[in-house]
Amino acid sequence: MSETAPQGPVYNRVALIGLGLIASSMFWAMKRAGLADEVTGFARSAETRETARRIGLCDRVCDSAAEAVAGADLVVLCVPVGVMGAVAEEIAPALQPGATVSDVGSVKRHVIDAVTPHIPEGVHFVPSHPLAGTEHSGPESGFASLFENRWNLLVPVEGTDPEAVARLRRLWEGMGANVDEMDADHHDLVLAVTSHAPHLIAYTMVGVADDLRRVTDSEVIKYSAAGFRDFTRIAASDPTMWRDVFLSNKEATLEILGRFTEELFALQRAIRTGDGDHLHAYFTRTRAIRRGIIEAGQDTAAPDFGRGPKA
Ligand SMILES: NC(=O)C1=CN([C@@H]2O[C@H](COP(=O)(O)OP(=O)(O)OC[C@H]3O[C@@H](n4cnc5c(N)ncnc54)[C@H](O)[C@@H]3O)[C@@H](O)[C@H]2O)C=CC1
Ligand SMILES: O=C(O)C(=O)Cc1ccc(O)cc1
Repeated sequence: MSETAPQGPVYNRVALIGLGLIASSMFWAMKRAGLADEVTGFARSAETRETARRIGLCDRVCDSAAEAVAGADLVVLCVPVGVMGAVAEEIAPALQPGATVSDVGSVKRHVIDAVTPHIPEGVHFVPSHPLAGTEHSGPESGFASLFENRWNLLVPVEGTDPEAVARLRRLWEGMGANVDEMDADHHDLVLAVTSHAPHLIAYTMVGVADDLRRVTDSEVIKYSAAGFRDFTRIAASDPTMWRDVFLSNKEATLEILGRFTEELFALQRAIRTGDGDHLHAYFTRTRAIRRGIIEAGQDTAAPDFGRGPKA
């Protein structure tokens, strides 16, 4: 937990819209640290709401988004990025003046463009993105320690009330996250390199292995080394969430994939022509990058994937 973790509630009532991995982790983390007096929740499907009630996820699970946000001083949109705009439109009439709306979407420019037009006068919008997650989804996948010692990027647009930003920062720090601020377009490019393109590459690699069914049925599973296992973990991530990420961060992802393909072709050529110097120089450079990350103490390896509220 961060040393600057506040004592006592940061918000009176927090509403979580969309009750999956991130919302449930936020709920357990906020409750554990006493950061909100009451947390309400809403999810689109009756089945998810039922599960949430059964496991005690949220102090009150509501049957409409409007009911969940009524009286909330913080509303967090925890739905796939493709539906953020529609959800913002749905809740807008029920938002109380002075409230803050935030989101946890993996893409920022698209979410800002889709949500901002629906934010009423007197309501603050502070977009955010916790750089923490797992390949699991749904209300039962969350755990209180997910955000500990992980980054959360706040992406406020110019002119946003600094107090609204500072308050949201206190909430995330209270959940154990390290908080930074970033411009939306820069965020989307950085995430295209560090998260979106790598996910697509993992999806592709697992797809290729699956195409070789002869191998998949037996040897791939039996003999898979750590690298391929990591790919299969990432490729098990939620299809709806990732479809939306790629469709809404199109430009940056295509830019990075273009560069990736060029480098891949160069390596492919080096293998075909037997250019060992090229391969060796390339791998030496990438090894130095990894060592630099470790020396800088920035190796945020996968968190402990313990499940449930006590994790
Ligand atoms: N999974 C991860 O590792 C991370 C995800 N994110 C972002 O967080 C957001 C949520 O992701 P997860 O919690 O992983 O997803 P999830 O799939 O676990 O949960 C999403 C929830 O939203 C609900 N939902 C979908 N459409 C809805 C609608 N129109 N109205 C109300 N509820 C709706 C679903 O029923 C589900 O309860 C996404 O925008 C994602 O990009 C951010 C960081 C990490
Ligand atoms: O599970 C993993 O390895 C992740 O990369 C989790 C993740 C997924 C999406 C995000 O926007 C942030 C973090």
